Amino acid sequence: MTDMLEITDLSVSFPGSGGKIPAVRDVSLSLAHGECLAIVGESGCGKSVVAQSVMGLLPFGTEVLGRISYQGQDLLHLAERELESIRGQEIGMVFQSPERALNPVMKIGKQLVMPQVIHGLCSETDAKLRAEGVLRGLGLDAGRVMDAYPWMCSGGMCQRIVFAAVSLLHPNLVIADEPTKGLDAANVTDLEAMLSTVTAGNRTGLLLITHDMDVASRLSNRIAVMYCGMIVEEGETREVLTSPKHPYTRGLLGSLPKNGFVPIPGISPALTDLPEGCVFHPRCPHAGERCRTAVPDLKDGVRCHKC
Ligand SMILES: Nc1ncnc2c1ncn2[C@@H]1O[C@H](COP(=O)(O)OP(=O)(O)OP(=O)(O)O)[C@@H](O)[C@H]1O
Ligand code: NI
Repeated sequence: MTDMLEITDLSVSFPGSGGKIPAVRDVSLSLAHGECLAIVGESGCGKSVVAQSVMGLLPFGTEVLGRISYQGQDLLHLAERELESIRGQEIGMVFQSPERALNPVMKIGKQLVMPQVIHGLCSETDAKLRAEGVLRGLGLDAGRVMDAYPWMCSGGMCQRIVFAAVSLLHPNLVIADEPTKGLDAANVTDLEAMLSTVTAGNRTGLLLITHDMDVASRLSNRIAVMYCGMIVEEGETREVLTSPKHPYTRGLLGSLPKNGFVPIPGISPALTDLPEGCVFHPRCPHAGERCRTAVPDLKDGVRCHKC
């Protein structure tokens, strides 16, 4: 089966007062139907920019190089109108702060019914029945929720409603950017259960962006670890988490509370002042001469001269 989403050599730079800001460099990733790929890494490493590139939501003036192929179409070269019809229906999005994904002055019922009708999925009557069915399936009082405004609902409820809105359109691909951030433990469990239904049936792919390794480990089949805009390691989730190869991945896992809370020495460099050679070398305990001068290729899922 060919991959539904194939990102090849994606580089994204923002214009900055002191020169270009290279937020993403040479990222290649692919995702098949029924698969969940998690992108992990610390704040600012470029995870959301990868997601925004796929959705065509980067600000005007951003330099984007490479190719993003979705079902054989190059998303980077589609007209806005074509992109709009893919976004929402074929590619669904779940973000942190579900409240912001919902229109505060429109009843939830209308927000769940209208997109189905606009995308030509069914009649308004059927759309209402489908929406009520999905809400009930998520454990909500469908009648009350349909008639409510988003601000009348709790954060956990809103996250379910956003999830209902996404799943009602039967997307091929769901992109979830930090969907569990800010939720309490019970709501995280609920949301994980919802997200795990996305890939069931092998129809839909899930691109999960998170800095929570536990969420990534429970939901994803494959994991890509980013550092300073680059993928430093990529592979089967279990393999990467149980035998990490790249020194950064090992450091990241070692810094988790359950693994002893050992911080990686040093700090991430500014994107406008990246080191020569391997971007991790100033913090790497194994760095040698070559690491200081040559950027390693991503080989067998690891971008390191020493692995
Ligand atoms: N519109 C923009 N203009 C300039 N710089 C930007 C813009 N959007 C993102 N960046 C920069 O690009 C880098 C990557 O940002 P991104 O949001 O992808 O990080 P992230 O990995 O998602 O982090 P977090 O976990 O905090 O969400 C950051 O340094 C950020 O400041
Ligand atoms: Ni982000």
